Order: sequence, then structure tokens, then C-alpha cells
Amino acid sequence: MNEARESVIRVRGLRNVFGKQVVHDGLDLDVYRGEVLGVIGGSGAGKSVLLRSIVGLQEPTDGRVTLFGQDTTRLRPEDRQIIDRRFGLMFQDGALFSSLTVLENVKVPLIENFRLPAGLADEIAMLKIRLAGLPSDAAAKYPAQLSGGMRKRAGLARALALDPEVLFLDEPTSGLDPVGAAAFDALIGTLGDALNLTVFLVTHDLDSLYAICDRVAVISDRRVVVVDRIAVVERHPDPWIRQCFQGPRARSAQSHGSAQGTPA
Ligand SMILES: Nc1ncnc2c1ncn2[C@@H]1O[C@H](COP(=O)(O)OP(=O)(O)OP(=O)(O)O)[C@@H](O)[C@H]1O
Repeated sequence: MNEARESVIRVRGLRNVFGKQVVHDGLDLDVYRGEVLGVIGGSGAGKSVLLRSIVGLQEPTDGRVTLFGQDTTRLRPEDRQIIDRRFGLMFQDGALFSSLTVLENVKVPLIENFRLPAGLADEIAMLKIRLAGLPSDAAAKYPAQLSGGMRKRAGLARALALDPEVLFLDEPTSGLDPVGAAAFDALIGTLGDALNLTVFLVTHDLDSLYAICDRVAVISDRRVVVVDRIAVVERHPDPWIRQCFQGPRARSAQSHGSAQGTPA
């Protein structure tokens, strides 16, 4: 069925080496338009390096990354800029500018990319702040005045500023309590559907996999060992996967997932 779908991210033969450490070697991955793809793997497996390689924050040692059908290793800077506008990035802590208010933070990509009149930029930024589930009065606050969960939502609002087609999220629920994490998952699921987003979600959170991911990719032994629906992935014989899906946390996540009626 997937063969007919458009691959918005295509990674082929990715290799990343730091000194003597080979992080990726011959890694292949496709991400299809409209799906929520969860990316998991042990600590240090190379999830963040993969994300960074895809979005251009890290130049791969070798291999090819194609975004929206364009080979990113061959792009002219001006074409790279056009591609960059088509995705949004959200890091663990929101990665906000501490000296700017939430509203100003969300306006940064709007001002950098488009010469919008100030009033219009304010209106768009406010819309994104509300879309990310923040109250309007959060707009005037500085990151230090927000809770961890609110900072993540502000980071999400900024990632949504340019109406991206693809959203990259690096461990968005880390540090949140279970209720906050479930609410954030629900928000991503709802926004993904409403805005027809493709979501690339790096996570350690098994609940997120069951709650919102259409497919899950597992990085082990320097490559993607399996990418499939969670029900298939959890039965894979890879030792790390077995350990991951046979513990008590997995059983709890599995029961939450089926209770929500959202088996992946
Ligand atoms: N710029 C860099 N220079 C040297 N080594 C790096 C660099 N970036 C990442 N690494 C190494 O690459 C490996 C993979 O890192 P990465 O952050 O992708 O892991 P991860 O799977 O996201 O781990 P975690 O789940 O703990 O966040 C680690 O051993 C890390 O130390």
C-alpha cells in the first residue's frame, strides 16, 4: 500500500561518522506524506543525528537525503531556503530565545522569511500560539515565566509559524508529567489531522507510539532495522526491541493505546 504514497523524506545509504564512532552506516528510511512516524532506538543510537541530517543541521558523511523530491546535497543555497520554509522544527526544551516574549519568538521565522507588516505578523503569531493550545496571555510572557509544558507549546507554535508541511519533533514529551504528555500527544494528533502534517517524531515515550504514530522506525546497529505499524514492530526479534516492548512500561503503554482506540 505504501508504494503508492508520496515519500516526502527519503534517506538512502546514510552514513555518519564522528572520529572513530560510526553512528549510521547504510541507513535507509522513507517518510510518507500525512503520516506520523515515530523514531525510536536506544540512547546514543543516532535518532537526533538522523533528524539533524535530514533537516540540514548536520552534513552527512555519506549518503543521500531527499526532501520533497529534491536531493538536499545538491541544492543551491536559495533553493535550500525554500525547502527549509516547508518544515518546522521543535526541540526538547522549545529552544526559545530567552530575551524575547513568546509572541516575539513565534514572529522570528515570519520576519526572517517574509516581510510582513508588523500587525499581520502579530496576528499570524497569535493564531499559532492559540493553535498550540496556549492561552492568549502567554504571548507577552518570557520563556522563563512559563512552565516546561508551556515552553514546549511555545516551541510548537514557532515550528508552526510558516504553515509547514512537515513537523520535526525531537522528544517533545520528555520532562512532562503523564497527563501533560498525553495532552501534548493529543494536540499533535489533532493538528496532524487538521493541517495534514507529516510528523517526524523522535521519542523515548512508548505512550506516544501507541497513541499517535502511524508507523514506527527503530534505529539499531547503525541503521533502521524495522519500520512498520507498532503492532508489527513490537514483535520484531531485534534484542533492543524485545527489551523495549517486553517491560512493564510497554505493557502500560499498550493498554493505554488500546483504551484510546488508537492502535497504530
Ligand atoms: N557533533 C557531534 N560530534 C561528535 N559526536 C556526536 C555529535 N553529534 C552526535 N554525536 C554522537 O553520536 C551518537 C548519537 O547521538 P544522538 O544524539 O543522535 O543519539 P540519540 O539516539 O538521539 O540519543 P538520546 O536518545 O540519548 O538522545 C552519540 O554517541 C553522540 O555522542
